[in-house]
Amino acid sequence: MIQKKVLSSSDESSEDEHVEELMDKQKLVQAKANKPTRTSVSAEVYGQFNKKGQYQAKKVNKSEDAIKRIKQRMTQAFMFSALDEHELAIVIDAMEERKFKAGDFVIKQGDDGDVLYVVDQGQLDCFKVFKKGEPEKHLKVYQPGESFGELALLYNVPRAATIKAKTEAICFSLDRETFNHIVKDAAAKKREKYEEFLSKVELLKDMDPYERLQIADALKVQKFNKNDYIIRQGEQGNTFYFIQKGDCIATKAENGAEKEVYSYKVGDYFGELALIKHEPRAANIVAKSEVIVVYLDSDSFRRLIGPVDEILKRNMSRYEKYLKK
Ligand SMILES: Nc1ncnc2c1ncn2[C@@H]1O[C@@H]2COP(=O)(O)O[C@H]2[C@H]1O
Repeated sequence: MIQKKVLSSSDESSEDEHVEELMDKQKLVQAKANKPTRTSVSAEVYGQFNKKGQYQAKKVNKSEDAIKRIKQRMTQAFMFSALDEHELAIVIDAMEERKFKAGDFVIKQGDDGDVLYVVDQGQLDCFKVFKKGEPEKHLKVYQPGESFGELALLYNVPRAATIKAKTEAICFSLDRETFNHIVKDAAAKKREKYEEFLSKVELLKDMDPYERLQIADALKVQKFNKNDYIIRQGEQGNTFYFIQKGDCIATKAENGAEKEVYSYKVGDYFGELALIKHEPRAANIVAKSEVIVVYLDSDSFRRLIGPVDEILKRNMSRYEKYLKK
């Protein structure tokens, strides 16, 4: 059985390939929290660490200052966006402050993982070996307010990348037990719910599937009725939208009347201009049917949309003839 091989193999290459296999996009989509599929092999292996039994809330002693900093970071880390106040309080109690020196390994690819981290201070590098024998690739630098180490906890798989402190760093760690009881279900459901939708959004189709999952963590949802204004021309803009259901049009005020200038369907996006150009909303966006949008606030937009920034800017030309008016 494959899972036996994972546990007992001393052959590093098969283990690396296994990690690789688990991180395959298909597997990520299939990996359902608490519901191991036939293909998420290691869910059975690691499941024993992950059972939901009685939960004894954990309180890690820390200074008032540390609690204040955790609270602030929790509002920035997307992973916790679905939690209510009571759940947040439990997570804050359980968090532990961890200090690292530049060069310290926080996570090593292939290891078992038992905690998730939220960066408070400093920077950490993320590296990943994609194929056995190939050199590791530098993927990103983690900054304060970002979290990492969630995959091992969400999908019961070995660590999928290596995280090394680039500077002196302080992180807050959250144990697997608290994560399982308070964070996991909501976070896994949200990723599962939006992964497929986001993979079909034209703008994001070439984005790394892992980065798309971060967008899923950060999304918020809103419903509109036919003829509702989702955006009003001239207002300040702080949100970027994708249409999950329904149709919308863009209209612009012209000689006292409103003229339709653009139309949008499921999977399309709008609201990017105000965020990119730091200008008031350039048009109205009106729902033409019942509409469901998912949206990112400006901070999430800036942190997550970077990889498609060039496409967004290129696509801005679609509005050119209207913007000149
Ligand atoms: N492209 C990527 N693939 C996998 N993990 C990544 C990637 N980029 C960042 N990471 C983070 O690196 C972490 C390593 O530990 P985990 O696998 O638990 O969770 C992983 C993610 O939080």
